[in-house]
Amino acid sequence: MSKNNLIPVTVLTGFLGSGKTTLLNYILKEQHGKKIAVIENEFGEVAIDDKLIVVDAGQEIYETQNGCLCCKVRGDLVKILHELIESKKQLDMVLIETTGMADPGPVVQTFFVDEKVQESFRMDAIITMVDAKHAELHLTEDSNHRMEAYQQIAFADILLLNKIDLVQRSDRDKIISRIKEINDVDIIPCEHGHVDLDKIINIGGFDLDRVLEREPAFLKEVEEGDEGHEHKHGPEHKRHDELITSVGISEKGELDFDHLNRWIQSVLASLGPNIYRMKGILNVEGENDRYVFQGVFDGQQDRAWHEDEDRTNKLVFIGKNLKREVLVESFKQCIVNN
Ligand SMILES: Nc1nc2c(ncn2[C@@H]2O[C@H](COP(=O)(O)OP(=O)(O)OP(=O)(O)O)[C@@H](O)[C@H]2O)c(=O)[nH]1
Repeated sequence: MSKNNLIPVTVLTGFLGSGKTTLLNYILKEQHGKKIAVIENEFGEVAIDDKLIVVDAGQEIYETQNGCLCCKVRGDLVKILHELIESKKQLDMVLIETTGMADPGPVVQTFFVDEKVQESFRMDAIITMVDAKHAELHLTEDSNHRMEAYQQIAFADILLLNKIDLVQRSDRDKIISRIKEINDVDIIPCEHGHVDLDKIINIGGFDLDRVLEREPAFLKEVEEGDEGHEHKHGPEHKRHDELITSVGISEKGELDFDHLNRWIQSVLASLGPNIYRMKGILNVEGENDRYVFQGVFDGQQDRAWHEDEDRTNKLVFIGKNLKREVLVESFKQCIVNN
């Protein structure tokens, strides 16, 4: 296949909650009619994002297994890509959404080390989403996520500065110059990921030489054995595996809304800054619509449940020192007649 016939791959990366899924949905809607394979990787134990993505005919979602894409899941990614090749689906593009915690490096490596993958796909660009409101915080000295935030910015071929509705113009300019210090890349300010898609899709923005200039061992790391990621990652990565965990809850039953509200308040009060992200899809008593919450408890009614849809409540918490049993047991108390 000539290079022009290869299927372009766009990698979406960015910090937890920065707006990757929002952008993904926007792309899928705007690219209506195009055949797109979306590959989702979630750090959380219970997959939520796939249920928040709205696909059109010809658009499909694939999921890598639970876990951090940069460790054990790379094999999964190759498997999905091989399946796509074998299915001969004539895809227009592949979109990979990486979990908010991941360093995008290993995802990109996959496209340069597997021969079969290289014959069918080409890395088009890495889009990094940065949350204008929280970026400064992620990049500060004592942030637990500084390393990942740096990596994601450094890898970007194009950077979207999202959520600009939440910051003043002066703060926006400040964060733009901060990002430019890390990577002098094109920065597109936006709200809810609404950008001119011609500027981010099929742009041929990926430049392996640039990556190799920054990280000469970039491709070598993969070749040197896969038997344990600690060989390949520095102490920062190890720390991320050890401390940050995810607790997933999946429970049937209708929820008492007031009880649920009190529960979430008490979770926030007791765990507060240790929670990096929480999201869920809930079945509230007496409601025909799904209830979706993201981040702090700013829940909102979503679309109606489909007739044949399983109304299981699904929640995911990602954070430090989370106590699984306490979270699960206290959540169960919100279920009516439990
Ligand atoms: N105010 C504001 N909110 C936004 C914007 N973009 C996204 N959001 C909201 O931010 C929350 C997180 O957005 P997501 O798209 O789920 O973020 P994500 O990066 O996919 O999150 P993870 O997959 O958990 O890392 C959602 O409640 C969105 O509706 C924006 O430009 N402005």
